[in-house]
Amino acid sequence: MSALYSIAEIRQIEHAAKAELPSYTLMQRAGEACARQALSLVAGDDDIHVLILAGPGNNGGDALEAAHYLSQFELHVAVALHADESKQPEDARKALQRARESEVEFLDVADAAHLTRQRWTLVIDGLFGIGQTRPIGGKLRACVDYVNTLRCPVLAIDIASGLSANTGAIIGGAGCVAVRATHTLSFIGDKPGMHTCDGQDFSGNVTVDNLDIEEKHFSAPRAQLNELALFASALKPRAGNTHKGSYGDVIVVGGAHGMGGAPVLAARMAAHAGSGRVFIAFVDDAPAYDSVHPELMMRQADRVEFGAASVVVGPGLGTSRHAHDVLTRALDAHGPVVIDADALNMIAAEPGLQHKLQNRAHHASIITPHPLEAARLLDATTAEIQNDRPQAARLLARHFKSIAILKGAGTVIAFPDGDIVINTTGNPALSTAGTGDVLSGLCGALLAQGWPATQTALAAVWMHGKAADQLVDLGVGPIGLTASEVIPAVRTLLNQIIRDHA
Ligand SMILES: NC(=O)C1=CN([C@@H]2O[C@H](COP(=O)(O)OP(=O)(O)OC[C@H]3O[C@@H](n4cnc5c(N)ncnc54)[C@H](O)[C@@H]3O)[C@@H](O)[C@H]2O)[C@@H](O)CC1
Ligand SMILES: [K+]
Repeated sequence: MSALYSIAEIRQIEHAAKAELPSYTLMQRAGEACARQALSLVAGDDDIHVLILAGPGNNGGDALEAAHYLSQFELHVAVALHADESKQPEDARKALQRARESEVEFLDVADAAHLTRQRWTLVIDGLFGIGQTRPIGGKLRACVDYVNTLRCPVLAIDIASGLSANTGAIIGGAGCVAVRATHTLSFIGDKPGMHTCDGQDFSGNVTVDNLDIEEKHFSAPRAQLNELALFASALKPRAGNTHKGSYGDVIVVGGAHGMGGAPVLAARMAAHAGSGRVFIAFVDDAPAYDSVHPELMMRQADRVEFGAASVVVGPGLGTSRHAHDVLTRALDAHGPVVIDADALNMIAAEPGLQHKLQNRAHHASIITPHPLEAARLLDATTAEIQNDRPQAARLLARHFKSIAILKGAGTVIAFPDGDIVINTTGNPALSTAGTGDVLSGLCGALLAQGWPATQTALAAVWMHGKAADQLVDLGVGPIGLTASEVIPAVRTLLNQIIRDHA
């Protein structure tokens, strides 16, 4: 399991471990691990110049300790120290002393040209770690801006400075800066902020070193990375003696005037992901059939009984009176419901619909908002949602008693008990119209086939992203991938993982 720990949890683990170890042990381990990774990043280069940025706290201490280790090798180590020595924590002060006694050049940070004189082979970012509390400003900002122009590898210690380890947002928000690392060596445990929002862009390749802290100090995590193992129990080969009734019905509700494509995408995905029968309930006039996929059944929404079918409500639904009435019926239905797009907007606008959703507690409900829809549901701004995506997803799940899939870079799947899973598949090729409809249709299909809601949400998000990754590998995207192309790729992937893992 790939556990993710919040800053508070990391502090607790660190505190417990430190109580049983001689002081300074963890920083020595951290510095040595960092130096080892640095050496592997410059292996093969000659005339190596390593720039180490060391900040005022223990993150800077790790950097200084790394400087000491690296100075024992055939390379030039330069340290830019941004710390008031009288205020350094004890371990960091010790590390500074060791670095001063080593073959390390200390740059004069008062001289504006101290960084630019040299062509750097590698930069190590030890400005701030999990203790950063305010945006990077002043001279340090210029330093970060400079590092971000370099082409060489940039190794962040613990977390890229400027990035929040809890949220993946840049500390201070729009207009503020963070180090754009190519590699991050994170200590004790992995952290949510490296995998959602700006986390992937600024962390680069993430590795975790647990600093040999004993297992007993690690608490049960409330967050983890999504992976196949989390939903493998739901992957089942088909039995021979089955028929279409064995694989459930999906009813996609939507398709107001001018938005008929959205439910068609969801429905096509539902059919390609194995649902026995797929219907589209149009709130406005239904077309006779889908000429590409005539197996889909088109109906007028007011004539459709939901029964125990899996209902996907929202794609292209609009917010008309009629749409509202159909949504009300869908929320009263006894089967699993996936709620997307305009259905979420109507729920956000009306407490009565919110109560209906909250009262569905013993039927599965999955909501799939993007950040703007999440903002409407939580009466917040999109910036506030993006500033703490894990927390926003948790609030959605708890408040609406549903599984919440907060879409975007590093999709967060949250459960009503407060646990979250952050997805690792997917790429910007998915930033195009219709991919959300495909995701909701995929959820609907898995639910219709009897998958539990938890595994459904995890698998749907993982496969949707993975299929897009595979398409990009083939050159189909990231530019110009269409939602329709994701559909057959998901089908291939689902069949493959059932074959390989069921
Ligand atoms: N304490 C320990 O035992 C260990 C600590 N570790 C390292 O220590 C880090 C955490 O250390 P700290 O808690 O000292 O925190 P940091 O080193 O992340 O930074 C805290 C310091 O930065 C200052 N600061 C915060 N934001 C600032 C800003 N925008 N501009 C200027 N100054 C700012 C704070 O006043 C404080 O002095 C971890 O990320 C990790 O790298 C590791 O060595 C593992 C063991
Ligand atoms: K750092």
